[in-house]
Amino acid sequence: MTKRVIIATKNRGKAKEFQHMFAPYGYEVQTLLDLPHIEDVEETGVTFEENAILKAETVARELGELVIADDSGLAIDALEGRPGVYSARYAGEEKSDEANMTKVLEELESVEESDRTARFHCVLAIAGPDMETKTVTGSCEGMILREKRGTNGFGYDPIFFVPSLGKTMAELTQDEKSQISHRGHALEKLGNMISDLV
Ligand SMILES: O=c1nc[nH]c2c1ncn2[C@H]1C[C@H](O)[C@@H](COP(=O)(O)OP(=O)(O)OP(=O)(O)O)O1
Ligand SMILES: [Mg+2]
Repeated sequence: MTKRVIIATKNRGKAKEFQHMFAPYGYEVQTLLDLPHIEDVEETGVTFEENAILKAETVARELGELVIADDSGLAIDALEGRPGVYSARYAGEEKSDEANMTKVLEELESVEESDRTARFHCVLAIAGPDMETKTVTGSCEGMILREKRGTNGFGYDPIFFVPSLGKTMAELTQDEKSQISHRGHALEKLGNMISDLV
């Protein structure tokens, strides 16, 4: 029997990554894209952790089931950690990846190569009936390029260069990205917890 795990996300890029990462373990992933009657949770927190917990607990309460949520984003050193928690809405409420990348590239125009360091952060929260909500974190170091490269992935992937691989996140296969990404690292930590619960 296929086990089901619910991820409280409406982001197609994340949904695809979770489907890919859970498949080898025999889990079928469902997201809020498959459950359109669940309303979007307003992200009122000021940290990734607060927002991940908010999304996981709200949807877990509505469904009466175990739910995982992902809150993630990009922290750029030259921008004092921005866009950070506001990564999805950086260039406006319509949450456009293209507009967000354009805004970042413009803001970094006068910043030289050695100062273009950045990292992705991911907090996963797992919540459900009769359990205490738990969180795990993962991060991934990189540099912001001056132009986009690659067409895989989502979000800020085309401008996020991973020095150890000599490629942007958008030039990696799904397997390669999962091995080094903030999301992949966080999910590794959640691993044992999930097999006990789901
Ligand atoms: O691996 C990644 N590669 C590139 N960009 C990424 C990644 N991971 C997060 N990001 C960016 C996308 C978005 O601008 C923000 C997440 O915002 P975040 O609120 O967590 O997600 P979201 O609103 O798109 O979907 P939802 O809240 O329904 O899960 O960080
Ligand atoms: Mg969001």
